[in-house]
Amino acid sequence: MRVLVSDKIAKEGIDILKSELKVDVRTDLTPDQLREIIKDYDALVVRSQTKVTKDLIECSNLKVIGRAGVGVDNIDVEAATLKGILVVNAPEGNTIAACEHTFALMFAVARKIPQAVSSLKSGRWERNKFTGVQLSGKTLGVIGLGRIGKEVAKRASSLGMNVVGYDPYIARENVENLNIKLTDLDEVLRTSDFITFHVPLTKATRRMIGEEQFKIMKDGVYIINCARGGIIDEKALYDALVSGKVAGCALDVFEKEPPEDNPLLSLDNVIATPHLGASTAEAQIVVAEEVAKDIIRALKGEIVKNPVNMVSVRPEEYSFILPYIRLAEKMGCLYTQLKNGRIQEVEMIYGGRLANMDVKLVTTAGIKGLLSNILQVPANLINAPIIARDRGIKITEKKIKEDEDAPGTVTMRVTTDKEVGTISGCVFEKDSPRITGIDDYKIDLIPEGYVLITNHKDKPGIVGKVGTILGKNDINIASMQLGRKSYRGDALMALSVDEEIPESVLKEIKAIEDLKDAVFVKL
Ligand SMILES: NC(=O)C1=CN([C@@H]2O[C@H](COP(=O)(O)OP(=O)(O)OC[C@H]3O[C@@H](n4cnc5c(N)ncnc54)[C@H](O)[C@@H]3O)[C@@H](O)[C@H]2O)C=CC1
Ligand SMILES: O=C(O)C(=O)COP(=O)(O)O
Repeated sequence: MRVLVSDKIAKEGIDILKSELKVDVRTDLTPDQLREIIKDYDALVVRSQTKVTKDLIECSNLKVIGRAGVGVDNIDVEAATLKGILVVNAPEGNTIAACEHTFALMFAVARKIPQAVSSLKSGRWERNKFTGVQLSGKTLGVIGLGRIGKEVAKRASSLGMNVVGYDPYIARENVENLNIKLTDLDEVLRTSDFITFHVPLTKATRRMIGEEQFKIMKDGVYIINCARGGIIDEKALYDALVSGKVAGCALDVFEKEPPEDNPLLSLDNVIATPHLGASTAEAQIVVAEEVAKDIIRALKGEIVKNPVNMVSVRPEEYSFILPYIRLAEKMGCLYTQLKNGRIQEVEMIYGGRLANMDVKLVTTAGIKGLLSNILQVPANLINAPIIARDRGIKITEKKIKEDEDAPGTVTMRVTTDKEVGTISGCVFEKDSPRITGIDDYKIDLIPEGYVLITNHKDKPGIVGKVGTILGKNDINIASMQLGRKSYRGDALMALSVDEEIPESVLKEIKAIEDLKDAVFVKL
């Protein structure tokens, strides 16, 4: 397995990658050079500089893209997802670094530190020119109250600032003990003396601050942007700085980086740093280590810690859920080999302990299994939900909250244009998944290897005839499971066999009198 590191990351991360993979560090590549070599790599690690475009993704054979940091706006995550490429990031390691940089910029813009330094160094002593404003007693507007926004709000309160915040996606309880007034965007803009941004760059946040929003703000407001260029319309910001509406502005990020000839940089009331929010020694070590570990997990087929485009499991539930992920995949895989019809709806029903857990990854594994035998390029845990959606398959989850101390149970209920079928399963002991039911038949099948499944009349002789045909053809039976609806009624047999059953042998079995159907499946 080969990994390309195309932006500079800490040595500690490189060392972790090198312990398991072949690593090339090439931070000097042009987009064309990167495109040229990318097909040779299984994994790519970037920061914010490398643009991982749709075009680059499509001509790659990547299995995982790692972002040593938070923002993934430089990665076409949708294109990666469609191609089944996992994207991981390292969202926690640079929170404090970005938060502290926000304050470094806030103090610096309030006290005109960079301008004063440069004046002093050029031989001047201009004490009157650089009178600033104090932060204490001022209102700070925090737009985006995620990891960084919350840390900023906490520290602002201790500086004696009043904090107002806007984040429509967090619950009030989330910031209850932080001394923040959570309100709407207009109120934050109207009441703040300083406004700081901590939202990701998305369709909704791109240019969320433009001419109209500046009009609402207080005269003489200060703006700090340590999140992403593009959140604030740079032309509108320029005008507001020139008119004096905005007294000062501190930018760490730009719409285009590096910012060639950006007029904002010509203004005296703008201070700026070259995207340094995450650039502390401490943060860089943590993000590099985190991303390196997830790259290795991903390439080993293990569950990663920080997936961007795949549902995750709660760390404390990981070891319990893992065998169910394998089970659900086998259930889906069994279903499509056993049944026909155009799949319209899949309902995953969870019972026992699973009913209290986050089981989205188990559901996704079931869908992956269902799609595994019907597509040219097999689905994986990343693209299975999208492929299902594009094929018009409705997916639902139901949790039956009875007997919550019992081991988990999973039932996959599939509606096709022909019938409704169910497969049920359970993990008896740790790591021992079983199929416990097919439609109304109760069985106990280890979902591994080759299995012959027959539907026949419950009467003496049929099982023997199947065994004779298999024996005659030197096919060894490993185990046998029988389930029936009623005495002498319909029955189902699942025979695990050690060898593949050829079509000719299957034909012979199907010809047995009172045997309705026989299907050979590979699990
Ligand atoms: N300058 C730098 O070097 C760094 C910049 N960043 C940037 O900071 C951003 C925030 O990072 P974290 O706090 O770790 O992310 P986060 O995901 O923990 O927080 C983002 C918050 O923004 C909120 N949000 C999303 N859309 C919104 C909208 N339309 N209006 C209002 N709120 C919205 C979310 O609900 C969430 O609470 C990152 O996305 C990244 O772009 C992060 C680290 C370093
Ligand atoms: O983590 C983030 O979102 C950042 O913006 C940090 O970017 P960087 O890794 O310093 O290029």
